[in-house]
Amino acid sequence: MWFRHQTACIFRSVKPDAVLAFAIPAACMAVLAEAFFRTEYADADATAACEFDASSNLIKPHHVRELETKGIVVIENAVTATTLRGARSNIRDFQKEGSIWTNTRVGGFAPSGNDPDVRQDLIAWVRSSNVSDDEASTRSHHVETQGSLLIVQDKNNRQENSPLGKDLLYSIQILRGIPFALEQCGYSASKNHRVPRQCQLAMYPGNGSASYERHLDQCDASVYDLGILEWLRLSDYRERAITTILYLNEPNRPESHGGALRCWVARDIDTKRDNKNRNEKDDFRPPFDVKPTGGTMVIFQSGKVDHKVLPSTEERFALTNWVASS
Ligand SMILES: O=C(O)CCC(=O)C(=O)O
Ligand SMILES: [Fe+2]
Repeated sequence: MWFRHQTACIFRSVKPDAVLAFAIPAACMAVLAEAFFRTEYADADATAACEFDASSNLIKPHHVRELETKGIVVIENAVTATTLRGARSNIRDFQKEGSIWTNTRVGGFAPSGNDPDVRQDLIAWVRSSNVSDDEASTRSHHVETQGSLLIVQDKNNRQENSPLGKDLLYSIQILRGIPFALEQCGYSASKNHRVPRQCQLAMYPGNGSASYERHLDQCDASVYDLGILEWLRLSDYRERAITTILYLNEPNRPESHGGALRCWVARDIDTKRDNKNRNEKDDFRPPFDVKPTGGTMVIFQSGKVDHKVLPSTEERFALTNWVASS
């Protein structure tokens, strides 16, 4: 009785403006803390943990020097036609699969969450699992005989265990093995690399209009330009150092199908300056196009190469991994 009376007195004596004076800063701190701690790199791996023989065999010292001095290197036939066919078939299975996102996704893919004026491709996140194969087999209704279970994750972090198949897994592994292979050949343009487990699988539906506007993969805007909240939210983008892309299309994809990656490389590639404040006309070399031929791998310095994806008249698949550096 006494206790109830005391409690009622305390509540009566608390002024609403005092509550607000406490609650508003607390809510702001919570929002900023969420922005600060949210990261795709939380479970990124050290490069050595991603060592993969096919990646190490693919990367030669001249590729690394080209990446350092020109900012970009294009390697054709990084994977075989059989692997590409298999990977596309794995994607089809994944699209057919009844899934928790069926309502929100088009055939297993969803809009990226970026501004739809900037890009109109559809994406899925594919991740190497940290679930063991044994554990996976008890959870999943179909498990590949080779290759571990992958977790597909949408932008709201809803996760779904979905065995995507060995050729898609191989494609992810070869991409994630690249940073270690670069380091083995003495790559020096960035250091302290970390390799995210998740890769972006992007699909352009082939409607002749979906494209991705010119952009830089590394965010170089200052806290003054963005505001503290956005700046904190974009911490992952600031850490991006190397972009690795593998095209999963047919190896003989005709040029007329479009979907080229148009690249503008900064003239001052060898300096520490990032693309911010670069003058579009004078500070970039004339653009060149990379055809999204199946098996072609593109590696570039995320802070030095502006790029855009041209419209594609046929379906176009690209698997991308952004390597972080600190
Ligand atoms: O698909 C491509 O060729 C490039 C994709 C891209 O630029 C991105 O996702 O940031
Ligand atoms: Fe990009």
